[in-house]
Amino acid sequence: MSLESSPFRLPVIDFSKQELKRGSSEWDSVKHRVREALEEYGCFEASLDRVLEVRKAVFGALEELFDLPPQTKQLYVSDKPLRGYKRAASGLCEDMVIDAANITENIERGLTTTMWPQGNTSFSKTVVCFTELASGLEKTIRRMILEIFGVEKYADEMIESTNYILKVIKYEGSETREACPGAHSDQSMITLLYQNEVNGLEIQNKDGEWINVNPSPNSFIVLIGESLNVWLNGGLSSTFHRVIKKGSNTRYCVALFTTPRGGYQVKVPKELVDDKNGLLFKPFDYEEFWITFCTQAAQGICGYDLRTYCSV
Ligand SMILES: O=C(O)CCC(=O)C(=O)O
Ligand SMILES: [Fe+2]
Repeated sequence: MSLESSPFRLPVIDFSKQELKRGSSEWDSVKHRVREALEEYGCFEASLDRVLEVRKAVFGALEELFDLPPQTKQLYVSDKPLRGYKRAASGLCEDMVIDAANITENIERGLTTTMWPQGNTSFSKTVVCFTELASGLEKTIRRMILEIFGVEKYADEMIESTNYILKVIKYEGSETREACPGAHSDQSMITLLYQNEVNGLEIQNKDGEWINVNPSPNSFIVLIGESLNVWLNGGLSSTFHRVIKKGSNTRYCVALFTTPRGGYQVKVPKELVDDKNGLLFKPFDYEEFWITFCTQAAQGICGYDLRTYCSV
């Protein structure tokens, strides 16, 4: 069931305070709200006023990128499956995925100079600025979640072994109602979504109802991915979501997926396993999983995910 024009608003948690220092009372109160939001909805809106400074430039850069001729966009390829340029068969959405997007050189060398051989410094600068803001916010949120589960001693190691994957997406305006992407959970640790003023994202609540998401211009939508669910031994369900775009306006969205870096063995912390809560998942390497995941997807096998891959 879809709630067509639900007045529903996800909990909005403010991360704008400069003095949000670990251990401060401010930190603890924000963490408390994160805990409540995750228990109740499995996701929330994180507001960060600084993102307003780059908002116009970000969506201007996306427009400039997707306005390039199709043959130019197709030049953007990646050595990793599903991480180059992709256009849905319906033509209604297209995206580009940048691996290790926290490293300026990767954006410059991988994407910018392929799209604009003559260079486009302002495009690279905008993307880097955005990734820095979003990844900083994601680290704060991840630390808080680890604290909530009493396993914060692993935070530094986990954050150091993170791959920051940036996906820029354009949804064409259309009068047809089509789910693109269809209902799914992300395989990431955490996903942060930042969109223009055109809505379309829906999340599924505990009762199985689809809720329209209507974020403020200074808000990121925070979704839990399967990698975090597995790492927490099933402690946090991943957020089931889909995009249903309707209407003639173009929707742009930037997604930052944090995933474990390839070559790093992700293991459930021993603190989260006891007689009552047996070990649910075997250690895994995310990039090895990703290859299997893409192979299954290419064969049209639905529902295959990280939990299936590493279930004991
Ligand atoms: O565009 C959005 O809001 C969400 C996109 C999404 O769910 C994805 O790319 O995994
Ligand atoms: Fe997603």
